[in-house]
Amino acid sequence: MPAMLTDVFRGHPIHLPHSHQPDFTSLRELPDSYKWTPKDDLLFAAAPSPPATGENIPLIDLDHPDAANQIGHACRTWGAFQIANHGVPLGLLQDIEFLTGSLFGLPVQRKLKAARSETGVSGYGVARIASFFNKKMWSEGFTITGSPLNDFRKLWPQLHLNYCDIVEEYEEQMKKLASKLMWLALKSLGVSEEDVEWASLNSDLNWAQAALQLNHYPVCPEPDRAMGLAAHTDSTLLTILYQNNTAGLQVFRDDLGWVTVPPVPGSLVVNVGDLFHILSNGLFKSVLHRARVNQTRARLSVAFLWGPQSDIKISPVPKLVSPVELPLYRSVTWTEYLRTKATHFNKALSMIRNHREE
Ligand SMILES: C=C1C[C@]23C[C@@]1(O)CC[C@H]2[C@@]12CCC[C@@](C)(C(=O)O1)[C@H]2[C@@H]3C(=O)O
Ligand SMILES: O=C(O)CCC(=O)C(=O)O
Ligand SMILES: [Fe+2]
Repeated sequence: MPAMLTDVFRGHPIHLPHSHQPDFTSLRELPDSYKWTPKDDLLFAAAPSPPATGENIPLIDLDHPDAANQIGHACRTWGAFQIANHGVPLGLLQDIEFLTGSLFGLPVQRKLKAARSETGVSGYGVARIASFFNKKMWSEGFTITGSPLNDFRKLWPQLHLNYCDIVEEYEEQMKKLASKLMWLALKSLGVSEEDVEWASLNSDLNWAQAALQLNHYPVCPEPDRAMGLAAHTDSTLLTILYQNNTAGLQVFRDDLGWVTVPPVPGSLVVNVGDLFHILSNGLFKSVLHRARVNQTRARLSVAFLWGPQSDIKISPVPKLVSPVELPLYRSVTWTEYLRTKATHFNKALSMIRNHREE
């Protein structure tokens, strides 16, 4: 039985000040601990130069006959794209948004009953990456790995079973979609299931596992100085993100700076994560992204963070490697990578990069 995602940080505690989680609604002014400057995040103010060109991540129709190539192109240039005609029922997207709003609308004391522990993955609290920054982020999160039953019972003593059903159905749909997207992207590189040993040996998605991250960015008195979720890449193969109708997600491109991803009703955002970057031998970019906040509207997002079972070693696909295209990374399991990321954050990829012998 492979180690589960739930256990990944056992023995790797991260101290996060959950108990100081503020009641955001009561703050009329932005406390100093939430005021970010370029010193707190080197890319904080990275503006496009020349200013905003109007370019944005592509919106891809999954029913389009050329969808695989469009996805491949987006993975190489942006590391992110939006999708329409993805097959996830609109009603389910509405249900997960309702659940997320209802969770974060609970009183702080109730939410803290399901607080994430220092060595745990699941539960309520600030995002794990908070430990790498001096300033606090204007957001709260809830992470689900495995069954949410125990946590949900504490949050909603009456309604927890209905909410568990929604999560189960959502994860089921997301799993199928994530796998479809990965194979479409790989197809654009001439890679099929037979070329990826662990996938061809384990049919029926038995090789996959995931976490669901619910995010809430409350209305903020001084949004220009605050940060919802600091710049990061995801440690996943792929992340599928649902955002409500409030903008806030931004992706970074070296040549464009921060680009806001506009919410398109009914569509989903897809991010290439670090493991897919490794698998593609660096051809696909793992996208640097962050979430900003605003003064008038609260924002909700739901990230489905998808990766392989913990015993599967991810390394560049042999078909993408040759005597001239050497493997850029050594092999790594998701668990090993998450632990490296928990210690080294944005240096994690370079820690597993192969260095060319001169
Ligand atoms: C599987 C995971 C990816 C994640 C760490 C985690 O164990 C569960 C939460 C995930 C999340 C969501 C918010 C952003 C992020 C960087 C974080 O702090 O927690 C990601 C982690 C990741 O992708 O590295
Ligand atoms: O809220 C968003 O748009 C981004 C969330 C995110 O990046 C994450 O949960 O990993
Ligand atoms: Fe993310």
